Amino acid sequence: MDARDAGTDLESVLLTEEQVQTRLREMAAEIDAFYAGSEVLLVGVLKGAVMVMADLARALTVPVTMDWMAVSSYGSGTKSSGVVRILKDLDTDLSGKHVLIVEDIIDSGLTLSWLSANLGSRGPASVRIATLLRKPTAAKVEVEVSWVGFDIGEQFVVGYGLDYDEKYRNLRDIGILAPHMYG
Ligand SMILES: O=P(O)(O)OC[C@H]1O[C@H](OP(=O)(O)OP(=O)(O)O)[C@H](O)[C@@H]1O
Ligand SMILES: Nc1nc2[nH]cnc2c(=O)[nH]1
Repeated sequence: MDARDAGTDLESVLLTEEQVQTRLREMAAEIDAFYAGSEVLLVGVLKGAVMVMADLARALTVPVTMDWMAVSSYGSGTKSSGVVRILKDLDTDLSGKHVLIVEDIIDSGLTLSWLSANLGSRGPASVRIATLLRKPTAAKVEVEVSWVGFDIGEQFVVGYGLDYDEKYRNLRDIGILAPHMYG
């Protein structure tokens, strides 16, 4: 686990570091083939996607540039409306660029649905999405995801960028948080 003391906070390991890395290499090969001959702008969604971005970007061989966005829903009450606030916008002009949004997880799908429409309105050549994890709830929102690492269950997962109360992002594995940690 290499999570210092975090092993006791987890109910179980869902995906090991090795499983994640193997899958990311497979995804990178597919993404390389898809964008062959083009340059791609990777857009990471802070903060959860930091680890996926770092490993996926280094597994790719097509030329890439990287930029970051930070977004926030207006709160749980309005999250279902899909209203998203930009906390940090891109530094890059998207005109004519092939944009690949890189995410750690899609749950309701509302963040990505909003984000892909927002970036799509900025004149890019294309906007696609790659996510490491996808929950079943994502099926309820119409958002086209080109590359998915793993379809997982409803459980709340942490590690590899994913947090609970800002903790556990640095775990190498992805684990299911023990129920007593929710207190
Ligand atoms: O599909 P949705 O229901 O919209 O949820 C997915 C979003 O939630 C998580 O981010 P979070 O808001 O927890 O911020 P973080 O990345 O900073 O942890 C995740 O990284 C996605 O951006
Ligand atoms: N850390 C974390 N964030 C989420 N956002 C939506 N689902 C999840 C999850 O399972 N874990």
